[in-house]
Amino acid sequence: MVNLKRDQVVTTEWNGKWWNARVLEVQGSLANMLFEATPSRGAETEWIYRGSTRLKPLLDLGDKKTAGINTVPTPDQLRHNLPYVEMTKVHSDHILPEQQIPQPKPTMLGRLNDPQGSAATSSSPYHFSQLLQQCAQQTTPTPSFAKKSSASVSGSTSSLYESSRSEHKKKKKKKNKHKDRRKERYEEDKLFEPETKLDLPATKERLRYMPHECRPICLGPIPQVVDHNQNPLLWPMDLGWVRELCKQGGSSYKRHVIYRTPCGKSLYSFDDISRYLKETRSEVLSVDRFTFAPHVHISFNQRRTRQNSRFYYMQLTDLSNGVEKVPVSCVNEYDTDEPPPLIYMTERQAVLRGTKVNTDPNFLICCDCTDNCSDATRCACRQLTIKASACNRDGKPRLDAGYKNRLLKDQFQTGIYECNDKCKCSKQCQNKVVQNGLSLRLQVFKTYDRGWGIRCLDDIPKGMFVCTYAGQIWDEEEANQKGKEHGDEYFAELDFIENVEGKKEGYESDVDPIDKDLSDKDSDDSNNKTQSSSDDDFQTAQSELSSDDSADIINPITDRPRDDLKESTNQKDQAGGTRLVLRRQSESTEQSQWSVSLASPNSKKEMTPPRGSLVMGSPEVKPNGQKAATIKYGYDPSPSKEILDQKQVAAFRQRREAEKEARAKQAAAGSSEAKSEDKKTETKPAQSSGADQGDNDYDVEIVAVNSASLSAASSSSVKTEEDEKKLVVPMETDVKPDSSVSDSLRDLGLEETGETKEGNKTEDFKSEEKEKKPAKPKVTGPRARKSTNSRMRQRYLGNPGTSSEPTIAEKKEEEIEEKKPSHPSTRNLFGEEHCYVMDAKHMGNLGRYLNHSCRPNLFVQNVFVDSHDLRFPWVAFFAAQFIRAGSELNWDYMYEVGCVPGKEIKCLCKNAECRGRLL
Ligand SMILES: C[S@@+](CC[C@H](N)C(=O)[O-])C[C@H]1O[C@@H](n2cnc3c(N)ncnc32)[C@H](O)[C@@H]1O
Repeated sequence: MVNLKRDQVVTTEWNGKWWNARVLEVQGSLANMLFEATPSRGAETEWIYRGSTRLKPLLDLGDKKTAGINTVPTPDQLRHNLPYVEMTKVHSDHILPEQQIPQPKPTMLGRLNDPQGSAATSSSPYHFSQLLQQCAQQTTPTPSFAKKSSASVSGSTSSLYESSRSEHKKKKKKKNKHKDRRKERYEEDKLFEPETKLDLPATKERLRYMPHECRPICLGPIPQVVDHNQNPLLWPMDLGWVRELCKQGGSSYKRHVIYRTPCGKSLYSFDDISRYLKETRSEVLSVDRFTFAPHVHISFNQRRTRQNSRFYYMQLTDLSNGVEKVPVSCVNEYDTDEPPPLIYMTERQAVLRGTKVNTDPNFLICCDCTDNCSDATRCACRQLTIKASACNRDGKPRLDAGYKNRLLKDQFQTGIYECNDKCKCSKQCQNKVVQNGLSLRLQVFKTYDRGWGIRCLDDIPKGMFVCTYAGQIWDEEEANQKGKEHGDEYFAELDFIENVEGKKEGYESDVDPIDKDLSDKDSDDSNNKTQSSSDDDFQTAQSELSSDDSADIINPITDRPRDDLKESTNQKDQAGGTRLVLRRQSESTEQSQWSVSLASPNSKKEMTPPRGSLVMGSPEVKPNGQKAATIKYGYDPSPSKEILDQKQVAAFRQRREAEKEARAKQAAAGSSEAKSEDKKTETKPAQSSGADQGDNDYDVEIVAVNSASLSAASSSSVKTEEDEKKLVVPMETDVKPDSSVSDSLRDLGLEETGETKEGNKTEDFKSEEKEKKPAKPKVTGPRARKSTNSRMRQRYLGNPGTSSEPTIAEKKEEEIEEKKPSHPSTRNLFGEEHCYVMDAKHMGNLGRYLNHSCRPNLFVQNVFVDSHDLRFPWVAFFAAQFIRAGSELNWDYMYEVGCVPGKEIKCLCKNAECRGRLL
């Protein structure tokens, strides 16, 4: 490059003629040149690349170079502040043989700019493309001087650029450092070496950019077809682009990447790229086919080393049998074994036994963006991601939530909502990533000690989508059964809901105040509802997630903005919270009654929650001495245990125990019918677990609320005030039309207190209810599960306990118990207690081969693609860091160490930070 300083005068080509131009400013590799005014035109300025042959010193260097003259500045040049050519380290990642490179001769300038001459005087795209072709025909190469690779191995050209000895030393030192680091890498990590080590000096001359408006024709004559068998980051190169790695001279050692478009334009950022792709309406390329990370090598050669001249006993070209767009090769260098048979599928199996994943696009929120969803503030789908991100500890939405240039730099536990088929955006949409499927070249390989694993064949930039984890979805019962049949090592839990709730748990947040009228309206809605479907449930939960500020959210059912929620949002700021209050009316344990009402803490006016809001509970002691269990709305984690007086809790428990005993006696003495009922209950651990849990936890914990039960509550034996009749909570969940006060209170975790009963009448009703309820699946025992969301949920707790110390399993139990949310889960709204499990044992994709590491290079991300049902996100993996080609890919299984009694798996991740045990 030409070393330029401000106010220097440099002979520069402009419009086909040489001018004395003044340097106005220098920024990085660019210089702003002022072409002084002439009688025929005014003064003009132009930013010029300092490595351009339009600068005379660089052009002159061509002759000097061939004559073997070095480029060290002469004392004269230094003394008189004259421009000189400095050494720059530039190489192209995509190197063409020199003969193929279109090289316009310097003399061509005159010709091209001859005013009387050819079409070249025009800068219209059409003529420009002709010009490109003309240039391409000039096969006599003119050496390039500005873009030599610093990694040049030999040749006279490279020596020309050795400007100082210290530079050389530095280079050597760095090389050694890299060498040492490489030695430390794993076996698999050494598979490939960047091709740049073998590169010849970059010689490709950048196409001269003639100012023009970019259009589709700028993509050039090359057919827009790409080879899926190669690194996707090489696609632009196949289509006539050039990626240049520029290194600034001096001690700064700063490298940056420039992309040259087929029409010669230089692009310096993702914004430039997306603008260009939009202008040229490129259908093949998207922003994720580019990387500006200078350390990412996009072309690799297999190293001719012993390490790399591996012999494979078994080699398959495509494990997916053509199901994936990119073939997934598979190799075994230890024996002739092939991976066990697998029905390969790229998407999770959405058909379940009891229910069905709703993938009807009509139930998806969609956007009408025409800008490839680059503006997050206007894209309804990206807004979903942003709004969901508010379900965190501070309750504030993260405006940067979601993809940026199709990369995901960090995990968002609150999920990513991608655009879908109903959206107006195109294939190039920035919010469509996981649904595009596999694009990287990955290889399944046999590891030394952990069965099969996956490695990448190309460098992966940080944040890039890698692959998904697909499999069959089982409910709790099925999962336990399948686990027994064929093991649980390919189980991954769909625990999105639990993780989001767990994240928020224990942190107080604002509570939405809800308009009373609105709540009435909602209550009516909910009363009209007699049955809920899975679809309704997921819509409910969806709106719950965003009920905080859902002004822009379109109700997928009505297709109109959720004004009601908007209203509630506004009110939030004014009032500060609306609570559903369970209030015991009397201090006496014997006579105390619980009423259910809604109250705003500020106004003390009882209110109704918004339709579909999430219910969470926390007890509260009212100033008048009344005890109250409050149900808050939104992801509200009120720490109930702190609020409720311990004495009250103890008394409450005692009472409850007494009640239980009495009931047990009654049951023993009861009729045979009653006995059979009791037996039924015994065989339904899931059903009884609520009560059992209640024993462990505070009795006022709320499990679930449904409108019918609460309506009943307001009109039956529970002592209510007039305004409390409005307390219908419109949850679109399993509605039990015949439920009673006792039922509602049982749902609220209070069913056995007796305060709500009116003697045997309630008891009888309860046994009737038991009959009506379907048997819940029996939970058969612990198994190994991988969490698919939380980052560090599980830690190794040490060696199995000694005689005095609790065992790992016990500790774990305690820990889990402690962590238990003090309110019901959104999952309860679906009438379910357990998360679904994805099993990739017999059906699935390559995600099943990802091994565990305590310091993983991938992170897992829940993404909503074909359904916004919170229970069924897609499980996707993204690069948590820059990953060098050849590295094994892994994620943190986050197994609960010690959760499977008697089962212990030592972790073999070989990482310095290894926790020791996998399970
Ligand atoms: C989902 S599979 C991973 C693919 C597996 N290696 C295969 O051959 O199919 C999970 C199983 O791989 C093994 N595994 C994965 N990572 C491991 C690690 N870091 N240490 C020990 N075993 C590991 C364990 O046997 C685990 O149950």
